Amino acid sequence: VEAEEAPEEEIATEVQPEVKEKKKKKKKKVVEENEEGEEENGEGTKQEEDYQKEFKVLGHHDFTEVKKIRVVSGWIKNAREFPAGIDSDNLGPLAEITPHLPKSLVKRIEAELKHWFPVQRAVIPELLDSIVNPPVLRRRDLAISAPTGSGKTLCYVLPILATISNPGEFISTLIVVPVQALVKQIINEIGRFNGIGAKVVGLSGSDPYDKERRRLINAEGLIDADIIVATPSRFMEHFLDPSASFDLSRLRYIIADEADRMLNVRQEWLELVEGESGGLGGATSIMDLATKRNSPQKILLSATLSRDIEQLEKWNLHRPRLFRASAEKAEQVDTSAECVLPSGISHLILETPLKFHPLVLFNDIIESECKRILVFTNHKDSSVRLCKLLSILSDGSFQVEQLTADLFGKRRHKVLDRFRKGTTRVLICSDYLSRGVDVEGIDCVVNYDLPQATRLFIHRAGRTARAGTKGRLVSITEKEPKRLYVKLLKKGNLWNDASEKKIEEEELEESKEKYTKALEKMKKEMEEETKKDGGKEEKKEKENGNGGRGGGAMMRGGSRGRGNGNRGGGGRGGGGGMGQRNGKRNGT
Ligand SMILES: Nc1ncnc2c1ncn2[C@@H]1O[C@H](COP(=O)(O)OP(=O)(O)OP(=O)(O)O)[C@@H](O)[C@H]1O
Repeated sequence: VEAEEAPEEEIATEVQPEVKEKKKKKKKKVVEENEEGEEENGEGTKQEEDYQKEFKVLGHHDFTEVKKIRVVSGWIKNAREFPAGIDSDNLGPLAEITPHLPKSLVKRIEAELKHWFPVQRAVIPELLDSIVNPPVLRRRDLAISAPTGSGKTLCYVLPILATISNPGEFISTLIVVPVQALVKQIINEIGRFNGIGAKVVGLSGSDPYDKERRRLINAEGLIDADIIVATPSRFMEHFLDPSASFDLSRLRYIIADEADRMLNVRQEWLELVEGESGGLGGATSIMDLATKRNSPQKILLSATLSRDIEQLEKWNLHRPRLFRASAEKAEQVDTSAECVLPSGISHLILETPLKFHPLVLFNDIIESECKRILVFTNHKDSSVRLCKLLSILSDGSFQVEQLTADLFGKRRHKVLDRFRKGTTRVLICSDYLSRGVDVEGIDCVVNYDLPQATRLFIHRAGRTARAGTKGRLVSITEKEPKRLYVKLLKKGNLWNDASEKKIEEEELEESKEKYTKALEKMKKEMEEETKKDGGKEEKKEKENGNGGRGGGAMMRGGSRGRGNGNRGGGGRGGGGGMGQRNGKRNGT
C-alpha cells in the first residue's frame, strides 16, 4: 500500500525553493534528464546549453550544432480529438448512443443522465462498435486523456456492462487503480448502472484480507466475480494465493484508471494477467493477430496521460488509439505534452508571509461563502497541526478533519463520507486524495502547500469544477516560490486567467491576537496529547512485559519531543504552525 500511495516522483522540487539547493548540486544531471528541473533553476549555464545543442556526428571530428527534432509516434499524432469543455454546445443527446446498448442498461442511463459528455461521445461508440462488429484481428488498446471531472469513468463502465450477458460465467474485467479510495468510488459508479446483477468485487485492503477473500470466492471454492476493481498490490496478493486460482482466460478488458500514476508501481501484475489471459507476447504474423483476437483490450485513462505519453509503451499496448481532449489556447504549447484544466476553475494566487498562511487560509477562504473546502498539504504533520489550528479558530462553528495516507482502512472511508455528506466542511488532506476522487459540491480547493509537480497541480485542481460546474482554486504562497509557480503554470498552459493578490502583514493586524491565542492553545493541546500518548505507550509496553520498555518509551518520547522542539524553534507565537512547516521544508 505504501508503494501505491507514495507521493509522485516527478519534479519533486519544481516549486520548492528550499530543496533547490540540493538540486543545484545535481544540476548537470537535472539538465540532462529533466526538462522541468532545468526550468526550476531558471536557466542552465552556457556550457550546459552548448552541451545540449551540439552533437558529434559519426565520422566527424568536431561537434556540430544540430537542431533537435522531436519524433512523435504515429498513434499520438493521429489522436482522435474532442472538445475539452463541457458546455451546451458539445453535449450529446442520449439517443446518440443508447440504441446500441442493452435495454436494461438504457433504463438506468435514462434515469441517471441527461446528456453525454464529449469524451463519452468520442470513446463509447468506438468500444461498442468492437462489441457489435468484433474485429477479425485483435482489438486495439485505447489511451484516453481528458480533463479531470469530464466523465472518463463511464467511458469504460458502460461498455463493460454492455458486454456481460450472463453474469457469473467468467471474470470479464479487471480494473486497476492506484489508491483505495478509488476502488470504492468506481464500484459505486458501476452500481448506478448495473441493472443485470453483475458481481463486482473490490480488492484494496480497506477490508481485512479474509473478508475480501470471502467476497471473492463462492461456496464451491472458486473465484466468482464478473468485474474486479483493485489496487495492484492487493490484486497480486489474491492472485498469488494458491487457495483458489483465477481463471482469466476469458478476460475482456484490463482497465488502468489513473494509468500514469501507476507507471512507477511494479508492473508484475500486468505481466501475470496478460500471461494468464493470452494477451502477452507480440504478434508477429496475421495468424498471431487472428488467434490473439480474444486477448483482453487495455484501456488507460488519466487527465494527465498526454504528459510523457511515450511512457505508455511500458503498458505493452497493441495498435493503440489515443483519444485526447483538445485545448482552445494551445498555440504556444507542444501539443503532445498538453493537458487541459476544466474551464470552470477560477484560480487565485495569494501571496503572504509564510507565518501567516494559516491565518490567511482562515480569513480569506474559510470565512468566505464556500461550502465544501479541500485543503492540500505536502506533509502529514502539517495536516495534523493545521487541522487542530483551524478547529480552534472555527470555535465549533463547523467541522474540520484531516485525511492522510496513514489513516487506514475504514477510518479513511468514514472521514471521506463525512465530507461527502457535508458534515465536515473543511477537509485537509495529502495528495492521497488528489487523483480521481469525485466528491460532489467541492466549491473550493486550496493549495496550502504548493503541489510538488505540475501533474499534481492538475489533479488537485480537478477536485473542483467537475462535470461542467464552476469552482475556486486558491494557492497560498510567498514571493519567491510564487514567481516560479506562475512561470511553470504559464509554460504548461495551465494559467487559465489566474488572478494574483498580495496580503501584507499590516492587513492582518486585527486578527493577530486571536491567531496568537489559537496557536498557543494548539501547542498546549498537542503537548498534552504527546504526554497522553507517551503514557499509553508505556502502559502497553508494561502490559507486554517488554524488557526494553524503559528505553522504548524514552525513544518514543524523545522523538516526539524533538518534533515539538522544532515547532517551538520555528520562532514566535506563530512558530506553532508554520515554524515546523518551514523547518521541515528546510530540512528536506
Ligand atoms: N453524462 C454525464 N452527465 C452528468 N454527469 C456525469 C456524466 N458523466 C459523468 N458524470 C459525473 O461527472 C462526475 C465526474 O466524472 P468522473 O469521475 O468519471 O470524471 P473523471 O474524468 O474520471 O475525472 P478524474 O480525472 O478526476 O478522475 C461524476 O460525478 C460523474 O457521475
